[in-house]
Amino acid sequence: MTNSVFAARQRSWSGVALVLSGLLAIALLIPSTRFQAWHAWWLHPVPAFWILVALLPALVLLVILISHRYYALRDRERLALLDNIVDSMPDVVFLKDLDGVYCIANQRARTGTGIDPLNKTDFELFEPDVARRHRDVDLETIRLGKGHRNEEWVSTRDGKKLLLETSKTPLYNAMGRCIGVLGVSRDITELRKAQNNLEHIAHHDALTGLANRTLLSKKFDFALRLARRRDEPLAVIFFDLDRFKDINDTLGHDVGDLLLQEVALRLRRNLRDSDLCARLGGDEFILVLPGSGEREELQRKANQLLRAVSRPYEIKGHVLTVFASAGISIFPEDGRDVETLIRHADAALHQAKENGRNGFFFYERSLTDSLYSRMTLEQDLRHALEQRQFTMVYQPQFRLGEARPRRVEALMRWHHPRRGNISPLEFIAIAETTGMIIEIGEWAMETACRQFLTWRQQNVRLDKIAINVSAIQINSGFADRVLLLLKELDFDPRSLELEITETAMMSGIIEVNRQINQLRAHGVEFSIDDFGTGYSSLSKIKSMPVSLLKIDQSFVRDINDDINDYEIARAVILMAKSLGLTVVAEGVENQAQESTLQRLGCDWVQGYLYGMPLTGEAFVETYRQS
Ligand SMILES: Nc1nc2c(ncn2[C@@H]2O[C@H](COP(=O)(O)O[C@H]3[C@@H](O)[C@H](n4cnc5c(=O)[nH]c(N)nc54)O[C@@H]3COP(=O)(O)O)[C@@H](O)[C@H]2O)c(=O)[nH]1
Repeated sequence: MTNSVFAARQRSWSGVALVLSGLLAIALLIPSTRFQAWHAWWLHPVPAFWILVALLPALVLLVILISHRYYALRDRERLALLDNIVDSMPDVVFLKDLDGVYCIANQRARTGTGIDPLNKTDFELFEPDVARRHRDVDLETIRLGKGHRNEEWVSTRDGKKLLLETSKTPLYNAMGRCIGVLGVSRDITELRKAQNNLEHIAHHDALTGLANRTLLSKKFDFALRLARRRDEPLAVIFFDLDRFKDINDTLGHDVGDLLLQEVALRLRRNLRDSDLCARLGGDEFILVLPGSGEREELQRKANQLLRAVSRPYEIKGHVLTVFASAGISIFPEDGRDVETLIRHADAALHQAKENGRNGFFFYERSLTDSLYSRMTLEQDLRHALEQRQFTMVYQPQFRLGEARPRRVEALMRWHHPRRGNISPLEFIAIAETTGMIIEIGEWAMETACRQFLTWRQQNVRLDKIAINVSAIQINSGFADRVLLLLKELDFDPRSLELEITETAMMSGIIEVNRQINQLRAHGVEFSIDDFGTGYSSLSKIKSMPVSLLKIDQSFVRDINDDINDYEIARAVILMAKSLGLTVVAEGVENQAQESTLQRLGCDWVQGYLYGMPLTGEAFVETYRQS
């Protein structure tokens, strides 16, 4: 870049002025020398005055010349400095004149694209359409007299693609006349990559690459507005893996993570490009299907997704099969905003899980009505223990044919101050999901054991007391806590039986088995409650660390009317006996059921036919030995 034209002009004007003043001095000297001898001319006042007059402009001009020279040198230095500064800028800096010719271009502009643009126009540097665009922007900048900023991808000579951010401003001379366009272009390729990366991280789930909650709500909101405008339906599927926690607990989080990635892939493959698929966290996925509202079509889609997810996975040498459940809500009938539609799909998902998992359920109004009551119940449950609203009742178990009970099952009751008695089926499930079961379960165990010891003193002789234990109570430390309690109460562990459900027993969680075996080593007996409802194959019984099976009352109820129930009860009794296990049939209500069970070889019974659950005091009154 150079600006020496101005300095050269100044220099030549100063030279002209010096020559002219010299000539003027000579012209004035010649006439004066006519009157004086040459050696005394300067003593004469008139010629000396004229000589001085003649030399004065020359002196003035000399001063001007020196000062111009000084300023020119200073300007040149400044320009050189400016050149250096502009050249060392990492951005491309250029000046194009009104004809679009590059008259200034810094080092970066000359080397950055591999072509020196000086004295060239864009039409000599770029493809015609690109050059036209640049020229149009320049002309527009000049016409409007204000800056312009744009971003553009350009190709370099070596084939690299660069994203340039260019700012252009009209440049004016001292007279206020526009002399061209000053431009600064910055390479923002890496910056944009970093921005895009950040944007991606902020909007996507790091594990699966699916949209996260933030992106979901943005896109879902947009899809919903579109559906509203077009008067089209839209479906939301809340998708959740069944018992994913067990996989994490038993095989580790590495396997769990890989499984989630594979599940995400399968879900995405079974959706249209226009569908949304997001992971909310854990094993929860939300799918949004714009344009879908037909139940039959959605049923097909849900089945397709469930089938895809339930195909076996091969992960780190493990062959895994997981199932999933789905809840579906539809716009507009089930909700008109994102939040409601997701909440309702979630409620439907819970229902699908309660219906036995590996299935789907469409949202119904009654689901959220019951959800509301569940929420208030959850709050009340938090205070129930401290406000002593729980009690225990006891139901006898008999060896068939005997009149005196040998065993007893402890069952919890909750008397709600406003809602009356609430079934354990309802509150135990809430206590389990909220984790409150741990505290409540410990209270139940202590109360039941104390009652058993009190009965002993009151002459009620029983071999064992059975207490229900939820799977999540059996965490690390469970066995130690139980043993400590028994020690504190001076309770013989051999008088204690713990009932856990088949699904908990079959969870395969190593910790559960460890805790059970620790307690069994001290003489505590374990039984499987509700056997037959957990779909485990009968052959698995022998691997379970139990000595007693309770046939679920749902099989006993119709044992004489439903051949399937009869066959299941028969097979369970046969198998259990061959393994040396005791079998207890629960829910026996009539003689016909008892006869069938007896014929099938069932030894033990429990049910209304023999005795209702009673309070501790009522139990003493009924079963005290004389
Ligand atoms: N984790 C814990 N679970 C508990 C505890 N207390 C109870 N429960 C579980 O709640 C479920 C429902 O229990 P409940 O309403 O008490 O019902 C039991 C009996 O009252 C009932 N029963 C008994 N005989 C009959 C009968 O002849 N007919 C009939 N319709 N019902 C009958 O069956 C239930 C027996 O329970 P179980 O043997 O455990 O299955 C239940 O699953 C309890 O386990 C607790 O403290 N902790």
